[in-house]
Amino acid sequence: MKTAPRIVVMGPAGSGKSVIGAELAQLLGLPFVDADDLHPAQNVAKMAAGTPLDDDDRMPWLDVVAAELRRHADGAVIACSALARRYRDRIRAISPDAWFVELRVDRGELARRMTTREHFMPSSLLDSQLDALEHLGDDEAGAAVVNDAEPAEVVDRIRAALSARQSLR
Ligand SMILES: Nc1ncnc2c1ncn2[C@@H]1O[C@H](COP(=O)(O)OP(=O)(O)OP(=O)(O)O)[C@@H](O)[C@H]1O
Ligand SMILES: O=C(O)[C@H](O)[C@@H](O)[C@H](O)[C@H](O)CO
Repeated sequence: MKTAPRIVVMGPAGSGKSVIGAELAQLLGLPFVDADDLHPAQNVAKMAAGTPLDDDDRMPWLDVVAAELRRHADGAVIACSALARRYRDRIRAISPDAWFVELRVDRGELARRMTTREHFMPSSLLDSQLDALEHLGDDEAGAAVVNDAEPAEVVDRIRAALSARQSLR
């Protein structure tokens, strides 16, 4: 890496942002932050009660996420849903060099992963997560990676995309 990478590992609930993000951060020797820990309590309560977040809930939280990313002058990895392009724009408005990794997992596997873990997010919210999802565009800095292998292999795919980033985007 020529410059400190500010990496946002994005995707719907259950796509592996926490697991893959933490392993990527460890490999790159960067701090890891889970944006779930930055949600205000009312956002967590809303999701736990089975109601999807809306823009009014997400935008102020995204500002906090982006400020946290920007604060890390030597780079960081943040796991953050950033489902829609306008959410990623909101992050880029504060942290313009954010580089996004979209974790792609098919719906069936997402449902399986969400039902076999302990988490505040009910699997009933999966469809709303997928409705909100806008895939990373070709014009957005970052890469889409399928999270369908062992975490170490997936992290390796991300590292390869990161190394190639200057020639790609
Ligand atoms: N490559 C993988 N292979 C097998 N299981 C995985 C893989 N990646 C993630 N998982 C599992 O899927 C579940 C969801 O992963 P994780 O909690 O990291 O997702 P997440 O995107 O952070 O979810 P949320 O945003 O809801 O917190 C966990 O039980 C995790 O262990
Ligand atoms: O934008 C959102 O709806 C939220 O950030 C959710 O995606 C979660 O916080 C997370 O995925 C919980 O499981």
